[in-house]
Amino acid sequence: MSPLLKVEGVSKRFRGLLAVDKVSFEVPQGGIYAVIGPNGAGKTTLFNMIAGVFAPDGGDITFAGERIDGLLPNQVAQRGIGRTFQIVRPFPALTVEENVVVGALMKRKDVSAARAHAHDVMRRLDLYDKRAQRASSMTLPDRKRLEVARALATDPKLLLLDEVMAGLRPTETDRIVAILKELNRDSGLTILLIEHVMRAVMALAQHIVVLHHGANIAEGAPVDVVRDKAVIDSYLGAEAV
Ligand SMILES: Nc1ncnc2c1ncn2[C@@H]1O[C@H](COP(=O)(O)OP(=O)(O)OP(=O)(O)O)[C@@H](O)[C@H]1O
Repeated sequence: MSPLLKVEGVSKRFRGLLAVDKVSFEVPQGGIYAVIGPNGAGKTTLFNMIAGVFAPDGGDITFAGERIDGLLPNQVAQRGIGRTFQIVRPFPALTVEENVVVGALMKRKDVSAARAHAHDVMRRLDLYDKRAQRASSMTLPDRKRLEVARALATDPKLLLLDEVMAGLRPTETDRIVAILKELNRDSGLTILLIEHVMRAVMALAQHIVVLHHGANIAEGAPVDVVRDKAVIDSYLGAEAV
Protein backbone atom coordinates (compact mmCIF):
# COMPACT_ATOMS: atom_id res chain seq x y z
CA MET A 1 0.00 0.00 0.00
CA SER A 2 1.32 3.47 -0.81
CA PRO A 3 2.07 5.66 2.22
CA LEU A 4 -0.35 8.41 3.25
CA LEU A 5 2.51 10.86 3.78
CA LYS A 6 5.85 10.70 2.02
CA VAL A 7 8.65 13.14 2.87
CA GLU A 8 11.58 12.81 0.48
CA GLY A 9 14.89 14.63 0.90
CA VAL A 10 13.22 17.71 2.38
CA SER A 11 15.42 20.66 3.42
CA LYS A 12 14.87 24.15 4.83
CA ARG A 13 17.44 26.86 5.36
CA PHE A 14 16.97 30.03 7.43
CA ARG A 15 19.76 32.38 6.30
CA GLY A 16 22.92 30.52 7.25
CA LEU A 17 21.18 27.84 9.31
CA LEU A 18 20.23 24.49 7.78
CA ALA A 19 17.18 23.82 10.00
CA VAL A 20 16.07 20.66 8.14
CA ASP A 21 18.63 18.69 6.17
CA LYS A 22 17.41 16.22 3.50
CA VAL A 23 14.92 14.43 5.76
CA SER A 24 13.03 11.43 4.36
CA PHE A 25 10.43 9.18 5.93
CA GLU A 26 6.98 7.75 5.22
CA VAL A 27 3.85 7.43 7.32
CA PRO A 28 1.43 4.63 6.34
CA GLN A 29 -2.33 5.06 6.40
CA GLY A 30 -3.54 4.38 9.96
CA GLY A 31 -0.08 4.68 11.53
CA ILE A 32 0.95 6.56 14.66
CA TYR A 33 4.45 7.94 14.12
CA ALA A 34 6.53 10.27 16.30
CA VAL A 35 9.29 12.77 15.56
CA ILE A 36 11.66 13.33 18.48
CA GLY A 37 14.93 15.17 18.98
CA PRO A 38 16.55 17.93 21.03
CA ASN A 39 15.42 21.57 21.04
CA GLY A 40 16.20 23.22 17.74
CA ALA A 41 16.51 19.89 15.90
CA GLY A 42 14.10 21.06 13.18
CA LYS A 43 10.92 19.23 14.24
CA THR A 44 8.53 22.18 14.09
CA THR A 45 10.13 23.42 10.86
CA LEU A 46 9.46 19.98 9.36
CA PHE A 47 5.80 20.20 10.48
CA ASN A 48 5.54 23.73 9.09
CA MET A 49 6.67 22.45 5.69
CA ILE A 50 4.16 19.58 5.75
CA ALA A 51 1.39 22.02 6.80
CA GLY A 52 2.26 24.58 4.11
CA VAL A 53 3.64 27.33 6.37
CA PHE A 54 6.99 27.21 4.55
CA ALA A 55 7.80 25.73 1.17
CA PRO A 56 10.86 23.44 1.39
CA ASP A 57 14.07 24.67 -0.24
CA GLY A 58 14.51 21.15 -1.61
CA GLY A 59 12.75 17.80 -1.65
CA ASP A 60 9.18 16.60 -2.15
CA ILE A 61 6.22 16.10 0.19
CA THR A 62 3.45 13.82 -1.08
CA PHE A 63 0.13 13.34 0.69
CA ALA A 64 -2.42 10.76 -0.47
CA GLY A 65 -0.55 10.47 -3.77
CA GLU A 66 -0.44 14.23 -4.46
CA ARG A 67 2.50 16.63 -4.18
CA ILE A 68 1.67 19.19 -1.47
CA ASP A 69 4.97 21.01 -0.96
CA GLY A 70 4.49 24.65 -1.87
CA LEU A 71 0.73 24.62 -1.22
CA LEU A 72 -0.70 27.19 1.21
CA PRO A 73 -1.81 26.15 4.74
CA ASN A 74 -5.53 26.29 3.89
CA GLN A 75 -4.97 24.20 0.76
CA VAL A 76 -3.09 21.59 2.80
CA ALA A 77 -5.83 21.61 5.44
CA GLN A 78 -8.51 21.17 2.75
CA ARG A 79 -6.69 18.07 1.51
CA GLY A 80 -6.94 16.50 4.96
CA ILE A 81 -4.01 17.48 7.15
CA GLY A 82 -5.03 18.93 10.53
CA ARG A 83 -2.49 20.35 12.95
CA THR A 84 -2.07 21.69 16.44
CA PHE A 85 0.43 24.36 17.41
CA GLN A 86 3.20 24.14 20.02
CA ILE A 87 1.87 27.34 21.59
CA VAL A 88 -1.85 26.63 21.92
CA ARG A 89 -3.86 29.29 20.16
CA PRO A 90 -7.61 28.91 20.44
CA PHE A 91 -9.67 32.08 19.95
CA PRO A 92 -9.68 33.20 23.62
CA ALA A 93 -12.95 35.15 23.56
CA LEU A 94 -14.89 32.29 21.97
CA THR A 95 -16.37 29.39 23.88
CA VAL A 96 -15.06 25.85 23.55
CA GLU A 97 -17.97 25.01 21.25
CA GLU A 98 -17.45 28.08 19.05
CA ASN A 99 -13.76 27.27 18.69
CA VAL A 100 -14.53 23.73 17.57
CA VAL A 101 -17.31 24.92 15.22
CA VAL A 102 -14.75 27.18 13.47
CA GLY A 103 -12.73 24.05 12.65
CA ALA A 104 -15.84 22.14 11.56
CA LEU A 105 -16.85 24.94 9.15
CA MET A 106 -13.76 24.34 7.05
CA LYS A 107 -15.44 21.41 5.32
CA ARG A 108 -19.09 22.36 5.99
CA LYS A 109 -21.08 25.36 4.82
CA ASP A 110 -24.05 24.61 7.03
CA VAL A 111 -23.70 25.91 10.60
CA SER A 112 -26.04 23.34 12.16
CA ALA A 113 -24.11 20.49 10.50
CA ALA A 114 -20.87 22.07 11.77
CA ARG A 115 -22.35 22.33 15.26
CA ALA A 116 -23.45 18.67 15.23
CA HIS A 117 -19.96 17.61 14.14
CA ALA A 118 -18.40 19.86 16.81
CA HIS A 119 -20.57 18.13 19.46
CA ASP A 120 -19.27 14.77 18.29
CA VAL A 121 -15.67 15.92 18.45
CA MET A 122 -16.13 17.54 21.89
CA ARG A 123 -17.57 14.29 23.25
CA ARG A 124 -14.55 12.38 21.99
CA LEU A 125 -12.17 14.86 23.61
CA ASP A 126 -14.02 14.99 26.97
CA LEU A 127 -14.92 18.64 26.37
CA TYR A 128 -18.67 18.40 25.91
CA ASP A 129 -19.48 19.42 29.49
CA LYS A 130 -17.23 22.46 29.11
CA ARG A 131 -18.63 23.58 25.77
CA ALA A 132 -20.01 26.89 27.09
CA GLN A 133 -16.75 27.87 28.80
CA ARG A 134 -14.58 30.59 27.24
CA ALA A 135 -11.26 29.29 25.93
CA SER A 136 -9.44 32.03 27.88
CA SER A 137 -10.66 30.62 31.22
CA MET A 138 -9.59 27.02 30.59
CA THR A 139 -6.84 25.13 32.38
CA LEU A 140 -3.80 24.05 30.36
CA PRO A 141 -4.89 20.38 30.07
CA ASP A 142 -8.31 21.48 28.81
CA ARG A 143 -6.76 23.95 26.35
CA LYS A 144 -4.50 21.20 25.02
CA ARG A 145 -7.52 18.96 24.38
CA LEU A 146 -9.32 21.92 22.79
CA GLU A 147 -6.36 22.37 20.45
CA VAL A 148 -6.68 18.72 19.38
CA ALA A 149 -10.48 19.14 19.04
CA ARG A 150 -10.08 22.17 16.76
CA ALA A 151 -7.72 20.26 14.50
CA LEU A 152 -9.92 17.16 14.54
CA ALA A 153 -13.04 19.16 13.64
CA THR A 154 -11.51 19.84 10.20
CA ASP A 155 -11.90 16.08 9.40
CA PRO A 156 -8.22 15.34 8.87
CA LYS A 157 -6.90 12.09 7.43
CA LEU A 158 -3.58 12.98 9.05
CA LEU A 159 -3.34 14.77 12.39
CA LEU A 160 -0.08 16.60 13.16
CA LEU A 161 0.38 17.13 16.90
CA ASP A 162 3.09 19.53 18.03
CA GLU A 163 3.93 18.87 21.70
CA VAL A 164 0.38 18.44 22.94
CA MET A 165 1.63 16.75 26.15
CA ALA A 166 4.06 19.52 27.15
CA GLY A 167 3.40 20.84 30.65
CA LEU A 168 0.87 18.14 31.51
CA ARG A 169 0.99 15.83 34.53
CA PRO A 170 1.36 12.09 33.84
CA THR A 171 -2.34 11.39 34.47
CA GLU A 172 -3.31 14.13 32.00
CA THR A 173 -0.79 12.80 29.48
CA ASP A 174 -2.27 9.32 29.83
CA ARG A 175 -5.74 10.73 29.24
CA ILE A 176 -4.72 12.31 25.91
CA VAL A 177 -2.79 9.15 24.94
CA ALA A 178 -5.95 7.06 25.53
CA ILE A 179 -8.09 9.48 23.48
CA LEU A 180 -5.61 9.45 20.58
CA LYS A 181 -5.40 5.65 20.60
CA GLU A 182 -9.18 5.44 20.49
CA LEU A 183 -9.38 7.87 17.54
CA ASN A 184 -6.75 5.88 15.69
CA ARG A 185 -8.48 2.57 16.39
CA ASP A 186 -12.08 3.70 15.74
CA SER A 187 -11.64 6.06 12.79
CA GLY A 188 -8.32 4.92 11.33
CA LEU A 189 -6.93 8.41 11.93
CA THR A 190 -3.25 8.63 11.00
CA ILE A 191 -1.19 10.58 13.54
CA LEU A 192 2.24 12.17 13.37
CA LEU A 193 3.37 13.73 16.62
CA ILE A 194 6.30 15.81 17.76
CA GLU A 195 6.81 15.06 21.42
CA HIS A 196 9.39 15.41 24.17
CA VAL A 197 7.31 13.46 26.70
CA MET A 198 8.77 9.99 26.15
CA ARG A 199 6.07 8.37 28.31
CA ALA A 200 3.57 9.42 25.62
CA VAL A 201 5.84 8.57 22.69
CA MET A 202 6.47 5.04 23.98
CA ALA A 203 2.77 4.48 24.69
CA LEU A 204 1.60 5.73 21.30
CA ALA A 205 4.15 5.50 18.53
CA GLN A 206 4.68 2.48 16.30
CA HIS A 207 7.67 4.13 14.69
CA ILE A 208 9.97 6.99 15.69
CA VAL A 209 11.98 9.37 13.50
CA VAL A 210 14.84 11.10 15.34
CA LEU A 211 16.10 14.51 14.18
CA HIS A 212 19.35 16.12 15.31
CA HIS A 213 20.71 19.34 13.80
CA GLY A 214 18.06 19.02 11.10
CA ALA A 215 19.07 15.53 9.97
CA ASN A 216 17.33 12.20 10.44
CA ILE A 217 19.88 10.33 12.62
CA ALA A 218 17.79 7.25 13.41
CA GLU A 219 14.37 5.78 12.86
CA GLY A 220 12.55 2.57 13.62
CA ALA A 221 10.54 0.79 16.28
CA PRO A 222 10.51 2.61 19.65
CA VAL A 223 12.31 -0.22 21.51
CA ASP A 224 15.19 -0.08 19.02
CA VAL A 225 15.36 3.71 18.72
CA VAL A 226 15.68 4.28 22.49
CA ARG A 227 18.67 1.89 22.55
CA ASP A 228 20.40 3.56 19.59
CA LYS A 229 23.73 5.03 20.69
CA ALA A 230 23.43 8.17 18.55
CA VAL A 231 19.96 8.85 19.95
CA ILE A 232 21.11 8.34 23.55
CA ASP A 233 24.15 10.57 23.04
CA SER A 234 22.30 13.39 21.27
CA TYR A 235 18.98 13.40 23.04
CA LEU A 236 17.81 10.83 25.54
CA GLY A 237 20.83 10.50 27.79
CA ALA A 238 21.88 7.18 29.30
CA GLU A 239 19.48 7.47 32.27
CA ALA A 240 16.43 7.31 29.99
CA VAL A 241 17.19 3.79 28.75
N1 LIG B 1 11.08 31.30 11.11
C1 LIG B 1 12.36 31.08 11.45
N2 LIG B 1 13.34 31.95 11.13
C2 LIG B 1 14.64 31.70 11.45
N3 LIG B 1 15.07 30.60 12.12
C3 LIG B 1 14.14 29.70 12.47
C4 LIG B 1 12.74 29.87 12.16
N4 LIG B 1 12.06 28.80 12.64
C5 LIG B 1 12.96 27.98 13.23
N5 LIG B 1 14.21 28.53 13.13
C6 LIG B 1 15.46 27.90 13.60
O1 LIG B 1 15.53 26.62 13.01
C7 LIG B 1 16.05 25.67 13.94
C8 LIG B 1 15.05 24.54 14.12
O2 LIG B 1 13.96 25.04 14.85
P1 LIG B 1 12.66 24.20 15.15
O3 LIG B 1 11.69 25.10 15.87
O4 LIG B 1 12.19 23.54 13.91
O5 LIG B 1 13.22 23.11 16.16
P2 LIG B 1 12.43 22.07 17.08
O6 LIG B 1 13.10 20.76 16.89
O7 LIG B 1 10.99 22.16 16.79
O8 LIG B 1 12.74 22.62 18.54
P3 LIG B 1 11.85 22.58 19.91
O9 LIG B 1 11.91 21.17 20.41
O10 LIG B 1 12.58 23.53 20.79
O11 LIG B 1 10.48 23.03 19.54
C9 LIG B 1 16.33 26.42 15.23
O12 LIG B 1 17.70 26.77 15.26
C10 LIG B 1 15.45 27.65 15.10
O13 LIG B 1 16.00 28.75 15.80
